[in-house]
Amino acid sequence: MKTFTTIAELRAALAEHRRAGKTVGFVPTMGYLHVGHMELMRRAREENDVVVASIFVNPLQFGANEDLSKYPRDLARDQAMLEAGSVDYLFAPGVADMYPRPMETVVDVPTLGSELEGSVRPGHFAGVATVVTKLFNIVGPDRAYFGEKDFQQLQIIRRMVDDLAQPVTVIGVPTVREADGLACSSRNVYLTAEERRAAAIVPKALDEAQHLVASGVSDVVELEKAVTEFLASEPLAKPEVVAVRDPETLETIETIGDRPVLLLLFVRFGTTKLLDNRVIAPKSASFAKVA
Ligand SMILES: Nc1ncnc2c1ncn2[C@@H]1O[C@H](COP(=O)(O)OP(=O)(O)OP(=O)(O)O)[C@@H](O)[C@H]1O
Ligand SMILES: CC(C)(CO)[C@@H](O)C(=O)[O-]
Ligand code: BAL
Repeated sequence: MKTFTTIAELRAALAEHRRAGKTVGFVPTMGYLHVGHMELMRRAREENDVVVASIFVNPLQFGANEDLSKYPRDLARDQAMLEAGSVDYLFAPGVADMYPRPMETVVDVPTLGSELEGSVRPGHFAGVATVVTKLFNIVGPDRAYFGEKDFQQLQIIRRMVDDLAQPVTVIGVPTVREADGLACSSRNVYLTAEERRAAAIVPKALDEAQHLVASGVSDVVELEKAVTEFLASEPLAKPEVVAVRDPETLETIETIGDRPVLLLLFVRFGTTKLLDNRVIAPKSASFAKVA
């Protein structure tokens, strides 16, 4: 695997492949890789001739009081993992490579981006849409891979690509989980041992919601309240967003009918915020509750 830090070097390397008619798969990340990221790499490897990963902790998507400076970083470890995952190129620019001067241009998807996680992280999704557009322009991928764990991000990127006719196919990859069901996330390392044990309540709350829907709960306010109470049964869990929405538009809904619904959770443990979600198909009667 070759690592490049400048846009020009990466473009030069990829131009040769493009001339030879090779397809390029791209996996953007903020690094501190885990098995969830490696599943995205595996899919990209399976479906493309050339695989490019990026590691860039993007300042544009962090609020003033967020964890930009303490975001976990370990480039050598990440490089070894990517090498083992047969990734061809790593693009790991510094902030000055990506933003040699303050960005004047912003890509915003304001309605989808102000909902849910956007309501507690104002400006976050404009920072994501802007950097992803710039990364797409640098890499020129045929396919780009994003995790369903960041469901709102995935839908915003899908909408952005569609609205702007960006020439890339966006592929969503199912969430990879730890043994107790907690979604793998770089930020899990912030959790204390006690918080880490408590965090297992998050996937259990998704199971609980699915169980409630299967047993006939169709009122969204009732379901959101029940899930919030379920989460609050764990004293260390502070639910910030518990929302049932339309999976595509993220619009609010009142009643669960025949169509699948998205349940999105944003739960704080101490200073660490964890995201999770599930698309619940109301008619899936065969669901067995996980103890
Ligand atoms: N558990 C997971 N399963 C599948 N994809 C994942 C998982 N965790 C992250 N991803 C995806 O990897 C890509 C890069 O994400 P990122 O580097 O922010 O990792 P992260 O673990 O989500 O970090 P953070 O803890 O900061 O949210 C995103 O598309 C994200 O959705
Ligand atoms: C897509 C992304 C790499 C943009 O910085 C980031 O938001 C992430 O890691 O999910
Ligand atoms: N995983 C999404 C990137 C972020 O939280 O900033």
